[in-house]
Amino acid sequence: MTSADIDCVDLVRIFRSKDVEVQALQGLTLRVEAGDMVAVVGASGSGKSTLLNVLSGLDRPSAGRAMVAGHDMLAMSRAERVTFQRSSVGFVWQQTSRNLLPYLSAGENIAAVLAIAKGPRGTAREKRVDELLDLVQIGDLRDRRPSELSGGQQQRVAIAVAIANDPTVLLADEPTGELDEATSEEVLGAMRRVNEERGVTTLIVTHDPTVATQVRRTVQIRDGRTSTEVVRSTRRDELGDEYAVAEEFAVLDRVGRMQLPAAFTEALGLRDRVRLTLEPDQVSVKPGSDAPVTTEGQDQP
Ligand SMILES: Nc1ncnc2c1ncn2[C@@H]1O[C@H](COP(=O)(O)OP(=O)(O)OP(=O)(O)O)[C@@H](O)[C@H]1O
Repeated sequence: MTSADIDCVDLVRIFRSKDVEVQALQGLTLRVEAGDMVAVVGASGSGKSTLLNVLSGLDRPSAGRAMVAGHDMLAMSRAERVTFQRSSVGFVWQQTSRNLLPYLSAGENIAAVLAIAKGPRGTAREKRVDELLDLVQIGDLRDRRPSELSGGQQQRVAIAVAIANDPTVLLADEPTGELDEATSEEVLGAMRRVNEERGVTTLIVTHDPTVATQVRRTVQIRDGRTSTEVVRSTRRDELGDEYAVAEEFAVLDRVGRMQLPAAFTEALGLRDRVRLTLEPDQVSVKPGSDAPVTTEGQDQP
């Protein structure tokens, strides 16, 4: 097994207010290998933002294990958190305005990050700014301020800013949320290039179905847990021609829990309890008895 840059095991995040308790993450397990690019998708309220906040060090989980770029997100001190956010992880947010300083040009935004991190100076810094802008294919827009750039161009500058310090991990929250389909593809293309050419481990949280089809691995979150995964690969047929394959898997966690897709439970009317049978090469799941489920001691009608 290769080393993982993101490794979450049984991750729990509970939000408590005076009389309500919300379990935003309910034992989530997720492993992203070094250099991989993964999309995390899920319905509103499934826990995507909570996960991203934990992975970026903005929020602390209630229990479980979360390692990002070798840092333990539960045990991290305040000082380590600052170093982690400055050098191990880069962010791209949905709101283009949150990613860039409006009064600086594209090039100056990148240079500012290098200056804060005490990175290269003088001509070496200028060269690095050019390299980063070329990598996201907007080398000609170096002197433009964010207000003089389209949404997609701003997001590409944001990617360059996010990776300026050579982070191990790049986290993106709906990076294409405010963009049309064609522009989204350009931004994703820039993220893929960064992932392939720099080997930055990339995790994108998104609602956008086009993102899901453009990465090798898509992980679905349901009710605060990873429920299914789609893995895309290319294979060759007997004539040697390549074809794309997308396989969907259910995620089985360390203690053997998995979620059945809603379409399956609905199709067979599965609820409350089911019959599991171990067959030689598979496990079957069948509806339980038709009799209503009662608990000992409960009043019978
Ligand atoms: N600070 C908080 N206090 C209380 N509950 C919270 C807090 N943050 C999130 N939640 C709850 O946790 C659950 C997961 O929320 P989260 O924002 O992670 O979902 P999401 O998948 O990112 O949704 P969306 O796609 O709408 O942004 C929701 O029920 C939400 O109401």
